Amino acid sequence: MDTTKRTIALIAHDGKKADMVGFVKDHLEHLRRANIIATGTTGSYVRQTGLEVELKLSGPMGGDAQIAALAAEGKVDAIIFFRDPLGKHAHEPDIQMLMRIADLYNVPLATNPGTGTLIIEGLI
Ligand SMILES: O=C(CO)COP(=O)(O)O
Repeated sequence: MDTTKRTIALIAHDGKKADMVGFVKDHLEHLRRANIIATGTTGSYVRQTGLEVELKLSGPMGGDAQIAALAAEGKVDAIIFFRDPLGKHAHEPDIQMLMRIADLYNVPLATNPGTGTLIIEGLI
């Protein structure tokens, strides 16, 4: 982890992982200049773009909670979280908690590519 760089967290539900990979490809040059962390499965997909990614646990196993904890400690500059509006998740409380922590600590949070682009271009 390079402390001179911004840290961006990437998370995508299963129905949105392809969108996340496409989004990362579209912003690869910007994202290469940041530290990237991700929930486990999202991160392993994103790695296929060649981007270096620090993997946290898979979302249902506590990955969202790990990213929320880092956000609460001031260690995450932005969260890009493509949620599946049609999906149902056993770990919904963790998802809500992550979004609450983002609001509590004023951490920019994008839930779609349009806002994600604005955050990346504004931050990196
Ligand atoms: O479930 C998730 C976010 O709530 C994402 O987790 P994975 O990236 O491990 O699939």
